[in-house]
Amino acid sequence: MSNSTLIQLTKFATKSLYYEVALSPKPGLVDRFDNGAHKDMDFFMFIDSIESLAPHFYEYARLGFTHNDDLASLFSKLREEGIKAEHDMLEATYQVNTHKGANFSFAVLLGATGLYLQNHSLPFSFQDTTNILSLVAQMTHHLVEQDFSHITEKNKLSHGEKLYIKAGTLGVRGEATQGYPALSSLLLPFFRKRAEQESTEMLLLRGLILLISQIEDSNLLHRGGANGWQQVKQRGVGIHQNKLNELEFKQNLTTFNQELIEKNLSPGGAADLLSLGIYFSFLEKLI
Ligand SMILES: CC(C)(COP(=O)(O)OP(=O)(O)OC[C@H]1O[C@@H](n2cnc3c(N)ncnc32)[C@H](O)[C@@H]1O)[C@@H](O)C(=O)NCCC(=O)NCCS
Ligand SMILES: Nc1ncnc2c1ncn2[C@@H]1O[C@H](COP(=O)(O)OP(=O)(O)OP(=O)(O)O)[C@@H](O)[C@H]1O
Repeated sequence: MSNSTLIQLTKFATKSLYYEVALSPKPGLVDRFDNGAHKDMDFFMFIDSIESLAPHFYEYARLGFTHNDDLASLFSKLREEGIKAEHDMLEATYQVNTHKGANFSFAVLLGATGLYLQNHSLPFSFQDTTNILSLVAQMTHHLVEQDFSHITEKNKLSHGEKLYIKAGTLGVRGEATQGYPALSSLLLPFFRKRAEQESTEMLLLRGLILLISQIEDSNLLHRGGANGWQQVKQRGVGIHQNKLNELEFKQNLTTFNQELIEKNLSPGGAADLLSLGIYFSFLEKLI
């Protein structure tokens, strides 16, 4: 793989974050029209955040591509770079968490993609994507144990750590250790089936609602508890199953957005997973 392929991977990852935030209307999330249920961030802050992460995305891919040791040591290198990235992101956003989950996931996915491209080439087939996700599962199999075994001794806990103590919720770490089943079994099969029939905008909006209707979103859990999460999920199921045309679908999203603003709920986990799905859609040339 040449430097131009590393640049291409970086572009795919940054573009996927731009696509996600530009997509409108979205329920509870920041988009071009409004800030959803977020009072501390807006569309322009997401642009600043994405630009602060881009050089680190290149580094994640490079670390994978130049790695010649075991997967555990690749994960350590990616996390070290990930901490620097998170720091730069927080500096760019005046300490607002715009892309913490997405940064973590892109670290492991770009690292795994770089490693895989030592012996393979673009574009990807369905099987290449499956192989990358399996590498991520192997790379992170120790993550839950490593991150959660000593949390009761910590003074300041993150939302994810609090949810783990309260209910055993694994959040983004659970997705990673299982090789992102929300992508392999849910979003990507949907994209592969529907990509040719839908505009990019409709495909991605429908994909977001599909995710909301099924995943365990730790952002909804920490803001709304199990009840809030279940209510949003059921609303997602209703919209997903209604076979709505484009206009009806967008009208439903606008109403859903108003409801989530009133309840102060935001499906940030689903938004992150959508970005990751967009990244693989570029690699597989689906969009
Ligand atoms: C693992 C991370 C994301 C921290 O998680 P934390 O416990 O703070 O938060 P939490 O579990 O709530 O999730 C964080 C984000 O993941 C996303 N998310 C939530 N649910 C899901 C889900 N089901 N699937 C995917 N993403 C999700 C959301 O955007 C959320 O904001 C990461 O920041 C981290 O590793 N932090 C430790 C410091 C570090 O090593 N940083 C460098 C990262 S490589
Ligand atoms: N378009 C988007 N709009 C809003 N959030 C998004 C969007 N895309 C992804 N997210 C994710 O949602 C998360 C923000 O959610 P939230 O504001 O609940 O987190 P927090 O800052 O950790 O918690 P809180 O503000 O409730 O204390 C970010 O980590 C981000 O990755």
